[in-house]
This record gives sequence, structure tokens and C-alpha cells, in this order.
Amino acid sequence: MSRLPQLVPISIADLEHNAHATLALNALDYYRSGANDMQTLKDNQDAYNRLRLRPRILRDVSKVDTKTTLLGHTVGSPICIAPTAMQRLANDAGEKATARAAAKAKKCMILSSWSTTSAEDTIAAGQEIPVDQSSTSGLPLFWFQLYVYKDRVVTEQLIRRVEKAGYKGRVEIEIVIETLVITVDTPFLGRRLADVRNVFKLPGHMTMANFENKDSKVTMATILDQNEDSDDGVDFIYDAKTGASKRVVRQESSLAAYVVSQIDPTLNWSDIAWVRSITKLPVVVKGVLTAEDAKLAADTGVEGILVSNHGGRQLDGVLATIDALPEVLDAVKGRGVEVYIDGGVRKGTDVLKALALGAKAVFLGRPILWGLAHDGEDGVSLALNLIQQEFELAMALAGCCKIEDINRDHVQHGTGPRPRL
Ligand SMILES: Cc1cc2nc3c(=O)[nH]c(=O)nc-3n(C[C@H](O)[C@H](O)[C@H](O)COP(=O)(O)O)c2cc1C
Ligand SMILES: CC(C)CC(=O)C(=O)O
Repeated sequence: MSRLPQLVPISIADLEHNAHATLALNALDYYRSGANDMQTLKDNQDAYNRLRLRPRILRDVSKVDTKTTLLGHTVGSPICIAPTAMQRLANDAGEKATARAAAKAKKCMILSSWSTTSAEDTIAAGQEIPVDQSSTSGLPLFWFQLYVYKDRVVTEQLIRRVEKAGYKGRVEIEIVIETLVITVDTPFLGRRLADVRNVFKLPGHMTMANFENKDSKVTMATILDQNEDSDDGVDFIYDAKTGASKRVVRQESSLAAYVVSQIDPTLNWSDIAWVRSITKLPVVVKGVLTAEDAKLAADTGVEGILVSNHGGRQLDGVLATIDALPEVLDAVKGRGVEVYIDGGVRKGTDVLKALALGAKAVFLGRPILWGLAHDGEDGVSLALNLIQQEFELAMALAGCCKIEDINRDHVQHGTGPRPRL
């Protein structure tokens, strides 16, 4: 049932408006919420609006090229897709639709550990899109986001599954899972009030597909609710270690309970080193917000840092990511670590500002979900194309023809005159 009139979308904001009109409240609230008062959620976007651009003129911007590299792989653009759990809540094609849209756009997609489509099926969907191997304009790229489970056997099985899903060795196809992105900001789930009020749960016909195998729909970790139609407020949480289902009466979001039961709050730097020791995949840590932790990440030898506050969904009151970016960059300068950012990126000018401040790439979370809710694969393509076109226009109007032309002088903090150096 539609609550608001639909718009013909010409911006990410329009897609969000439409998602508000169409999504079931349970899903809409899960997707849009931040933690607590949602200060950080709001600030992520506001902080971009506090920055001002300094364009250069008379630079022949008749051709703009956005291709760039991510850990040595050339992609079509620095605009990438952040991992978001449970995409089938937005559209039944879920992660498959996102993968196809990413492949078409030659963009990087990070698949969530808690996807409602398995890593294998997601990669296979991406591979349905023919890629031109000789293309100089880049190729799609698939990364995997890892939650570290209390049970290290479960974690290792997940890593092995993902490595296998990469189809390494199939030389004719370039689409492989290339990198593990370890999320380090979720020892416990942030308190998202709407999810608590809605007693959020994953519909019973959807599962956390990366934990299934061919013999059983749900064999490892998933939320089980045996009474989907009449919600009795009772969940059965599967314990991956013992194989037993524990009956819990819900007084909160099932997700928070699930995180408490499965995700390891003891996670520390030695675990990052452990993950690095058991896989050849490069590692990116997602959730770094300070210079201190950026230095430790570099000391641990990670290949990349994703400056992220989880879209304002974890610790409310932390800095907007674009405000945290400079100290992270300063801390790892010259250490050979790529630095990316997510949170609040909604416009082409946001992308330009993030790159001008030094980010190698930006990742979009909710905008992809809004596209997916709008029109499945075509909706994700639309979301990606809208922001890509805005970015190309912003580059041209700022006097930049290629990514390397974008630099620190293209942006300043605050709305007043540039401080004298
Ligand atoms: C609905 C939703 C689900 C998410 N699921 C995950 C997840 O499974 N793993 C993860 O590392 N981050 C997850 N995130 C955080 C995103 O990866 C990303 O950090 C954030 O959405 C970026 O902010 P934005 O939505 O403003 O673009 C999720 C975010 C949302 C909104
Ligand atoms: C299942 C959740 C822990 C996924 C997530 O990271 C989120 O909802 O923000």
C-alpha cells in the first residue's frame, strides 16, 4: 500500500523518497535507521554540505574519465557499493540484482556476510554480465565483508567458502572475490530504536545464505522464527557450535540478539593478524575513525582502511566520516595503505569532496537499497548511474578530466573565505 506519491527519480533523494512510499515498515525502518538519536546518521550528510568546492577553470574538460584502481584492479569509477545485509527485504532479486548492476557499471561491490543470497550465487549473477577483458575502462570487482564469529571454525569456513566462490583459476572470467573487508565496529549491535519497536526479524523464507549448504536450507547461523505468520515474539536462535536452537522471547530486534549470540566481542588486533595468516586475500578493515587505530591497522599490515561509522548505526555521536578522513589519511601517509570512505555519500559533489580530501574511493550503502526497492537491478543501475553522472559533471565543472586531477585544493572546510596559509 502506497503511503506517498512516487516520483520519477532523478536523484538519490528521489529514490529514497520512493522507497519510503513502497517498502514495508519493518524493512524501511531497518534500512533507514541510525543508532539512538541518529545524530551521526544526520551528520554524515550534513558534514559534506559544510565543505565548499574550489573549482579550476579553462582546463578543457570535454572528456572526463573516472576509472581508477582499487588494490591494483582497474574499476570504472571510485563509486562503489558498501556491504548491506539482507537485500532481499528490498526486492526479491536482492544481492543478485546488485551484483548484475555492479558488473554492468564496472564497479566494486562488497557482499555482506549476512546477505540473503550466497556468495556463490551473487558472483554467478555478476558473471552473467559479459565483460570485455580488453576493456581499458575497468572491470567489475567483488569483495566480501567478514563478520568474525565467536566460533573461529565458523569464521574460517566462511573464508574458505568465499575463496572458493571466487572461482579463481577460471581465467576467462575476471570476476572473482578479491578482498576480505573485516567489519570491526560491531562487537555488539548499535541500538536502533525503530528495530526494537518493530521487534525486527528476518522473514522466515529468507536466510543468511552464506551459512547454508546444499543438504540443508539452514545449517549454520541464521535467525529461525518458526511462526512467521503470527508473530509470537519468540525466536529460535541457532547455535552454530552445538547445532541446537535456543528459544528466546524477544524484547528487542532479533539482530541484536543474534549479534550477541554469534559475533565475537573479544575481537582485537591479533584476530586481524590471524585472519591475514589464514588467507591470501588482501584485508581491508572497515570501521576505522581515528588516527590511533589507523596506525595500528597499518602496523597489522592491512592493505586497506575503510573509514566508516557503519552509516551512523553503531556508536551514535561519533564524527561524520568525512570529518574523520583527514586524520586517518595523515596517520597512514606513506605506509602503502589505501583509504576509502563510506557514510552519507548521496551526490556527485560528495564523491568529489571525498576524493579531494584524499579518499581513494567512496562506498554507498542505503542509496543502493533505495534503488533496489525502486526497481530491482534496473533500480540499482539507476542509482549508480545518477550519482556517476553527477560525479562526472562535478569533475568537469571543477576542472578535472581524470581522477588524478582531483586534489586537496579543490575543497575547503567551512563556508567563509579560505584561511590564509
Ligand atoms: C541496512 C543496512 C545494512 C548494513 N549491513 C552491513 C553489513 O552487513 N556489514 C557491514 O559491514 N556493514 C553494513 N552496513 C553498513 C554499510 O556497509 C555502510 O557502512 C553504511 O551503510 C554507509 O552509509 P550510507 O548508508 O549512508 O551510505 C549496513 C548498513 C545498512 C544501512
Ligand atoms: C545484520 C546486521 C548486523 C548487519 C549490519 O551490519 C547492520 O544492520 O548494520
